[in-house]
Amino acid sequence: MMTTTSPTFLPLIPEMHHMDNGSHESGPIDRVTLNLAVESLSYHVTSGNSLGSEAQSLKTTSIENEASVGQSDGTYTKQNKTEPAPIEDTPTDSMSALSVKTHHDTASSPKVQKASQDTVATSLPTEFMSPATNLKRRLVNTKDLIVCPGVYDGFSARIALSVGFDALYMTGAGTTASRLGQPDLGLAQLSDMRAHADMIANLDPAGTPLIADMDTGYGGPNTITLAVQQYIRANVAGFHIEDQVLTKRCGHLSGKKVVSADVYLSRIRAAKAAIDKAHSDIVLIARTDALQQLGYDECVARLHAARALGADVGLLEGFKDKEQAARAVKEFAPWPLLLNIVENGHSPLFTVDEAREMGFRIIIFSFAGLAPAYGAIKGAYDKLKREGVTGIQGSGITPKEIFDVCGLGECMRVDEEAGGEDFKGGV
Ligand SMILES: C[C@](O)(C(=O)O)[C@H](CC(=O)O)C(=O)O
Repeated sequence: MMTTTSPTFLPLIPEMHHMDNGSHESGPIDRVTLNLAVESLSYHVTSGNSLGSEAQSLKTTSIENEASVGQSDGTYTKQNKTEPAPIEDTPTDSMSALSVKTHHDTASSPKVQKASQDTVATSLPTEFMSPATNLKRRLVNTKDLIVCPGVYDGFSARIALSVGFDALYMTGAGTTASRLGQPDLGLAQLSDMRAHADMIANLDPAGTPLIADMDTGYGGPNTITLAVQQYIRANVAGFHIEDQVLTKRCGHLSGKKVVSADVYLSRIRAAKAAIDKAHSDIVLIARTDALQQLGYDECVARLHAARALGADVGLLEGFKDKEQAARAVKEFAPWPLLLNIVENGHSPLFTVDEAREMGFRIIIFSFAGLAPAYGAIKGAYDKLKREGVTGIQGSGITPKEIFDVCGLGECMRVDEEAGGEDFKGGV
């Protein structure tokens, strides 16, 4: 199980994002502290100061990580030998000025002010990191298998968070179903996916990383650039982008069509450039759906080229059998591969233990939320239709239990700590 350290006081810049317009943004930690930290950092940047040590160390990590997956012009060949990227010589600076500035900025909140004083008086926190950095470091520094249940809305995400997982996976199929009531046919647009990811990733903004589907990237290189910028700002920790045509379909349906390798690699190149420009640790997962149409060797060639362009992880969608999956892991090792489990889809089932043994590094269970929800909801509606009752009573599930999962306790605490009286009598 991944352990994450939540900040106990005002903090740091987890990731520094230099956006196209020259402004500077950080991945959300919590919205309030984040904005304060950003303001503070912006002050130092615009006043000619350099980045703080935390931001600097994260940036260096990002560069090291990139170097570990290789850099090149992404020439489309099967064997791409790559050189590590040079580490940029970025000036460093102490974070103390940042902390002091932050302290001044937050004087209106007694609780935060106290925390800020602690920050100034004691050493700076070193353990806090954004979910993106957290995920990336786990990929680079460990050999763990990162287990992610598919979540398709805020409620399923809350349930998964309450159970406790390494990371969550926001399924595009589930997002399309829950947000639009539509099948997984490329109907969800960037705005749908971004809004959904933003809400889910910020239910636990400094904790469990969210990997989100980015489908085809929703257009050409410029749209992909926007998509990546928006996912970074939404606090998404990783995303996968694929080579299906824009009118895509679920990877476990027949009749898939993929774009040419050149177009696919332009998607990866655009995504990687946007990440680099933002100095983000967001994890780039290159997915190929070419197996059905073009065969295994083409998938391997495409993923090698994506890797050479700087993709952090590969995803070969729709393995025919376990032997093929094992072969792919060997082909790319130590480059991490993600395994997508879709029960009753086109691929065999793997348990978490099997996937770990085979050497996969991330496993997503795309339908782990959506399919059981479908079964349970349909059961209750059918019963209501047939018998005039839902059957929920027998389950003992109360409204409060559901609201508790959705953070009722935290809402009550916030109110109380702010001096509010709304919940003095309980709920
Ligand atoms: C992983 C996936 O992209 C998803 O949206 O969850 C889908 C799952 C599915 O529709 O079966 C995919 O595999 O294409």
